[in-house]
This record gives sequence, C-alpha cells and structure tokens, in this order.
Amino acid sequence: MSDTVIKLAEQSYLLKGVAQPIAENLLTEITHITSLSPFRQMSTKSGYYVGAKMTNCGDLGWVSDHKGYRYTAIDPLTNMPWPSMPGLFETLAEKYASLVGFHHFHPNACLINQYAPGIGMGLHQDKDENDYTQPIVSVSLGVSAIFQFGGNKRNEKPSYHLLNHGDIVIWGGLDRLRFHGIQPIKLAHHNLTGQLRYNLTFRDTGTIID
Ligand SMILES: O=C(O)CCC(=O)C(=O)O
Ligand SMILES: [Fe+2]
Repeated sequence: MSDTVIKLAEQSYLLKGVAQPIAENLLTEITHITSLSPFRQMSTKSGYYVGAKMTNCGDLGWVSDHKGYRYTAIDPLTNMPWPSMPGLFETLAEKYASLVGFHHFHPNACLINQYAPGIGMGLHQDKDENDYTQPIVSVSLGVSAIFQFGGNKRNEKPSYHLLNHGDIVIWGGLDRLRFHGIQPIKLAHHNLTGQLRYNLTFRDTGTIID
C-alpha cells in the first residue's frame, strides 16, 4: 500500500490527500445538494445546538432534535426526501473502503457537516445505525482540522491527527465504535471554501424503518 495510508488502529486508516483530485467536483455536488436541502443548525434533546451545520444526501439522513438522534427518509426542513447520493460520492467512499479491506461497503446515508471557525464536534461514537459490520468513511474538505481518535471507551486517551483538504479517514470492524471528535476549527482560509471546513460522513445504517 502506498505511503499515503496511515494506520491509526487495527482497522482504522487515514488516507492522505486521496480525494484532492476530485475535491472541486465534490464541492459542486455539495452546492447542488444544499440548494435542495440547505445546511441547518440542529438542536439536541437537551436543548443545545449541534455546532456544525448539517444536511444529508442518500436514502436516509441523520437528524437531531428535541426527540433525540435518528435517521429519517424525509428531510424535516423541506418535507421532501433527502437529495439522492451523487454517484461520485458513492464511488469515492466504496473505492477507498475497499482499498483498506472493507469490500462490501454500500453507503445509504451521507451526512454533510459544515464547520465555521471556532466550531468543533465533541468526542462521540457513531452508534445510531442498526448495523455495525460496515465501516465509517469520512472525507475532509476545505480548512484543516484536528481529529481526535479515541478508544472504545470514552476515558481512553485519544490520539490527534491533522486532517487536510482531501484526506479520508476510515474505521470499522473492531474499531467501528471508537470515540472520535473534531477540535474547534481555527480561523484560516482555503481557496475553495473560504473559512469553512466540510466533512462527508458515509454510513450504511442497516435496515431502519423510519
Ligand atoms: O467532521 C468530521 O471529520 C467528523 C464528523 C463526525 O464524526 C460525525 O459527523 O459523526
Ligand atoms: Fe462521528
């Protein structure tokens, strides 16, 4: 495997810069998706706001509100189905999942996060899915961020990794429920996204009846 792949744990990988060649096309797709299902601030059960602005594409979208976290087939903001997942997104996620050994990954959900300066995401597990046999594929675009990658328990000390434009992190199998987070984004400028960072998180939710 080439030196662009950094192993973070037994079944966790950081692929440096691999999405860079198609990054402009990915950002164009995000613009199209958000023309249909705009970025919005989601609230939590406890009444706080989720820091990153979010939207989704694919058959299911991750949402948070006063009822908690879940996946829905309908965007609660538009009352329409989420925009379909662009072929470019699906191909990218499947290609790199397969490269690191996850050969049967077919994401049905893509959460799109938008981070402004000062916004991060606290340490958490991705566990709102009904199937943990499939990996998480996470693509970074725009302004850089520091990714915290912890263990399967919250109190395990995380390691820290710089995520730049075009980097992809993939974790699954034994590592599927590892805690992870994003430190607040520093004020910086990227020529394609200005002060913003975007992240695409691809998941296979398993069967969810919404
Ligand atoms: O923005 C990132 O790189 C991570 C996002 C994430 O962990 C999530 O949306 O669950
Ligand atoms: Fe996550």
